[in-house]
Amino acid sequence: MAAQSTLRHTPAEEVIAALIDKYTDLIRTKLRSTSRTTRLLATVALATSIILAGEGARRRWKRKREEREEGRKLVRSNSWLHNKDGSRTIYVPYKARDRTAKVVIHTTKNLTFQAHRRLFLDPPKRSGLPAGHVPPTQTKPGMNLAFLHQFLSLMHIAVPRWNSKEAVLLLSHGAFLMLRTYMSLVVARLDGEIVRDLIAGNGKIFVWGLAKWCGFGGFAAYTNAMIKFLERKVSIAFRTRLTRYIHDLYLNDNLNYYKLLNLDGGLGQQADQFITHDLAQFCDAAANLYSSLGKPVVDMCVFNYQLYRSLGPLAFVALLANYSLTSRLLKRLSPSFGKMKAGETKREGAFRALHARLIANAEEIAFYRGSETEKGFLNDQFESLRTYMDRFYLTRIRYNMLEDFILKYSWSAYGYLLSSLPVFLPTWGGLGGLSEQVEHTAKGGRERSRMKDFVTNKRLMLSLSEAGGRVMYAIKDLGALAGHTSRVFTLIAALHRVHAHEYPAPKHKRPERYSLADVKGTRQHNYDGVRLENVPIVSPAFWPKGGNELIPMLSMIVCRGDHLLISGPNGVGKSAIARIVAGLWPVYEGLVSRPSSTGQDGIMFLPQRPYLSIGTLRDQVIYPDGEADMSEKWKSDRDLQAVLDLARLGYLPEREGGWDTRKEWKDVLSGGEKQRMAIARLLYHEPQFAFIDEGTSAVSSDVEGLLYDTCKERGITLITISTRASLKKYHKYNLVLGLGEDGNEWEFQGIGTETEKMHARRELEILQDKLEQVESWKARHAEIERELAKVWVAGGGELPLEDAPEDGGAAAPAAAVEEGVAREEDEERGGGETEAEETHDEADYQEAQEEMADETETETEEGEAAQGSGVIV
Ligand SMILES: Nc1ncnc2c1ncn2[C@@H]1O[C@H](COP(=O)(O)OP(=O)(O)OP(=O)(O)O)[C@@H](O)[C@H]1O
Repeated sequence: MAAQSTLRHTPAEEVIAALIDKYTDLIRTKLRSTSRTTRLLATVALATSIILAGEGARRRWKRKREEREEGRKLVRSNSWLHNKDGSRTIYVPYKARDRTAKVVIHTTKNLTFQAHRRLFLDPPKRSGLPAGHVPPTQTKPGMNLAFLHQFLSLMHIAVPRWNSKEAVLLLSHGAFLMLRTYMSLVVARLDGEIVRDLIAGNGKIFVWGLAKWCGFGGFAAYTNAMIKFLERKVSIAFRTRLTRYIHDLYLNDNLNYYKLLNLDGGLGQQADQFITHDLAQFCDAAANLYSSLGKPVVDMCVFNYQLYRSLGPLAFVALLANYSLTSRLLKRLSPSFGKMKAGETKREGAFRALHARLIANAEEIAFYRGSETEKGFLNDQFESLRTYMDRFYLTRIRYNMLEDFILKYSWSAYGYLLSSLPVFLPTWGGLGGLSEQVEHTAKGGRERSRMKDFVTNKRLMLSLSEAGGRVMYAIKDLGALAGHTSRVFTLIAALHRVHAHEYPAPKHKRPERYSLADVKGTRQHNYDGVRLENVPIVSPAFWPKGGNELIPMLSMIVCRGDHLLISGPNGVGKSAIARIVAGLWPVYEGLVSRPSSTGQDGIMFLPQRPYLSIGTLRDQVIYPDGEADMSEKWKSDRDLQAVLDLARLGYLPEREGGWDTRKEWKDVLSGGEKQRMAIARLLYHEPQFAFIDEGTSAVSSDVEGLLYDTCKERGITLITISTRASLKKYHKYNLVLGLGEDGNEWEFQGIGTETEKMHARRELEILQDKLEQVESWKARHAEIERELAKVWVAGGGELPLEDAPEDGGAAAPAAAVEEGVAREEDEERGGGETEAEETHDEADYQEAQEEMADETETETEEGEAAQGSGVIV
């Protein structure tokens, strides 16, 4: 007998009817045997539970309504709720405009990061991944042990527990995949039976077969839809888990988002591409792999077993030999898809990053009319992407042709050959061969049986070839997955490295001075002031290179009320001090002390480039607080208005249409307004100390003074970074950088102290001495000119002395003198200077004259200023 259907069970309706009858009888018997009191009590209990359930439903509905209301409010104000366990509850717009969905986001614990660090920074030697290296240069993305390690490490994050949501989704997905395999088997048999009944002319059974076919078809369609749905769900669940993990590692108090770009450099400037695009691709590929590889592998086992039963061991061995041969051939001819995919993604990222740059700097580029240059950059980058993709797809098409031919056509031919085994070699043909040897009593019975077996086997063979093809295609997908896995692994490894500050010293040689592997300084928080003790100011370089020393050692203390101005030329390291105190740059040596918190009662930093966040006008003033934080601090819109008034921006709410207006604020506010907004933020937060880095450079000087006075009145100790000496008057001390021959020396001066007064007095005396000499210089100047005029006249015609202008700065004699000198020089050199050179000399002379006049003027002004200034003298 050929492969028989094993699906014939007791009809389902009969089983269900028997169950219903059994339990109805049981309940009826029980009820009959109970007393009246029991029945009464049961009725009361039932009524009470109905009432309680109703009340519960009402309360639930009310709670839901309140929650919805709160959700709408929080969405409007860009805010969220902090829960006691450290998680956050956020509301996101959902479906209709006024509906929100509540999401609770748990922050990943530091302990979890510590546990995972080993996987990413200290991979097993067997995997071939070098420890601590990002990106792992020594391993190409491909199907190797490194890929296995990377994939399992990521899965460790994506599926954290066996009872997690992701695990349940994977299990359900797996169950549906198995169900589809089972359905394929059933359909194959049903196909054979229908053909057999058709040939036998058995109408009734044929129609019943068709009905069963339709029933199974409906169920199979549902199964297929569920498989696709669950695959997407798995992908989204992986992405959610990994994105939250990465965000927790990327955006935390350790400022990893800054350090990754400015100190580590392991990912270049493309962290956004890694987090958005690469991660999504990885999750899609990983979720798809489960159905594109897991399912066909199961299919192949099941179908192979079925074919082994129907066609015998010979066919089975032949099938196995075929797989082995094909997979070896394809593997050998297959290009490195993983590496190619990773390369493509990298180029895509670079292209996108250039576009993002263009958008971010549109105004500056437009002013410079830099569109041609920018277009050049963009076109170059796109060309690099295009040529790479061309090459990639060309390689792919060759491989696809080969793969298609082998998997579709040669396998089908091979399948026909194997299906014929029971007919031509019955002794080797398994159950099919046995059926060939059995005597068939009915007329045409042998043919019908052959037909049924052939159709069933052919269908199985087709399904098998399809499954085998999918496995082979999946090997290609696996290559692409290896590329995505490598990118996501690199991202998380780099983040772990920055988070743990794990920079091993290079082997067999000492690390460079000021390398990230050699950070020895100490940071002290909770200090009531800002203190630097023997701290070198170093601009960092990407590991393992050493940083650039700007100032060898700096020591200073700023206590409450000691307003400090940090001044000096450009690029000398003024902002660098703020970066070190804020924790952006490392303290290579020495001690840095600062208040612990950032914001209220702590320290605040106003960066050189004012930052305006997305959100409402209110959000701009209270940044980085949200509206919920603002309510916690008992601040209202009226307080914000007062703050804006103090920052001379009181007109903004009315001009912009209220506090809830949302705009691209960086484009709406002028340069000075942006700086004043930063001061408004400072006044809102009212910290004890504030670093203001060129925070008023675009503000008019009258308003600047008012802003400084207001901040000081509010008790904020200001540490201003500026090149403008005019800001001295608002400070008590001045840290002057860029002194000395190399420009790396500094001086800490008190403003208005005895020493400074003495210093200024000495300077004044020098200037006065110089001023007294001005008259004698003027006389000497006139004398020299007269002498020079004589020299000219001696060389050419007579120039009457009275023709020379008396003001001492006359252009004509000067030109004449110059001409005479030039002629003399010409003669000495044998002539040969061009007209252009002569003009140049003339310009030089005039410049020198102007400089002399300027110098005299400046000296006079400085002397007057020094005399008039109430601060210095
Ligand atoms: N992220 C960075 N990585 C490496 N070097 C940097 C970085 N940022 C700045 N530098 C370098 O550090 C040096 C000091 O920079 P800093 O911003 O402190 O200058 P500054 O004194 O504030 O100048 P300015 O008056 O122009 O603002 C400069 O030479 C600069 O090129």
